[in-house]
Amino acid sequence: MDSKAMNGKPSNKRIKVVFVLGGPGSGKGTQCAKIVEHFGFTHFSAGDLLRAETKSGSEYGTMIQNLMKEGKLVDSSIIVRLIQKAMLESENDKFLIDGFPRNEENRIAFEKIVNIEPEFLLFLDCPESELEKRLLSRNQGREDDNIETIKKRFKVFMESTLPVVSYYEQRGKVRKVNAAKPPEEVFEDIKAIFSSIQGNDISYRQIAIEAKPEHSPSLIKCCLQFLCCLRMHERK
Ligand SMILES: Nc1ncnc2c1ncn2[C@@H]1O[C@H](COP(=O)(O)OP(=O)(O)OP(=O)(O)O)[C@@H](O)[C@H]1O
Ligand SMILES: Nc1ccn([C@@H]2O[C@H](COP(=O)(O)O)[C@@H](O)[C@H]2O)c(=O)n1
Ligand SMILES: [Mg+2]
Repeated sequence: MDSKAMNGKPSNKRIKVVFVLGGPGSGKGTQCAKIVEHFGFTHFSAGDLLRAETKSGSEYGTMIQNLMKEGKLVDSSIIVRLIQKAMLESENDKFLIDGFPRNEENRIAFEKIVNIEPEFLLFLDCPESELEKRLLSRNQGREDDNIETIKKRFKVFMESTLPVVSYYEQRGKVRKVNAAKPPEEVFEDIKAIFSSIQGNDISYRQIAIEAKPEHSPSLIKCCLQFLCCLRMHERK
């Protein structure tokens, strides 16, 4: 995918975006950390960006905090600007955007402001009873991890987020995994999805990660030389 730009200006960076959605507590943050480690993506959690904004002394801080306490969604222009800023400040060209788009307004604002079509949407599917159990035992001091707010977050997820999943489903862009399994098993399924899109996009970092002591130095050298040729060919 040749992205035109993130900020309206032409760019020759090939930017890849994967949206990561699932119910509250489905393991988005947990799985994103594993994807970063194995596939070299940069991870932005929309919720974490908003939490950081409330602590930054921003003019919107109190308003964001109040909405989050209620499990409500923040205005799209705010969250999209935060995501765009984070992407522009990154050196990477592959991004996991976790907890976004949460509603149609988020989706349309991203399309208008950032103007990048996602590669696909990774959907972590998990029953509500399991989500509730996980959130109530998360113990990370989140103000919204209480039963009253959890119920409101589930409602927002069903009413506002699932329609976005359907939108991408109709376009063949949803990769759904069963997230009601132990984290390592969930990641096995995710690995298969990301490996299949990796194609020519294998990175130097990936070779370094995959290299094992039993691999001969000449095999690793050969892989790196192949990758150099591939990159030169891509630049032509
Ligand atoms: N597959 C899993 N099985 C059991 N527990 C899990 C699994 N994945 C994550 N957890 C645990 O569930 C809790 C929620 O996980 P995580 O924070 O990754 O979810 P999330 O989707 O990012 O949640 P939120 O939408 O609230 O940000 C954490 O305590 C995490 O350790
Ligand atoms: N696109 C988004 C994402 C999140 N929020 C708010 O943040 C809360 C926490 O989000 P997590 O992904 O960390 O669970 C969420 O309940 C919303 O209040 C948002 O407004 N827009
Ligand atoms: Mg999270």
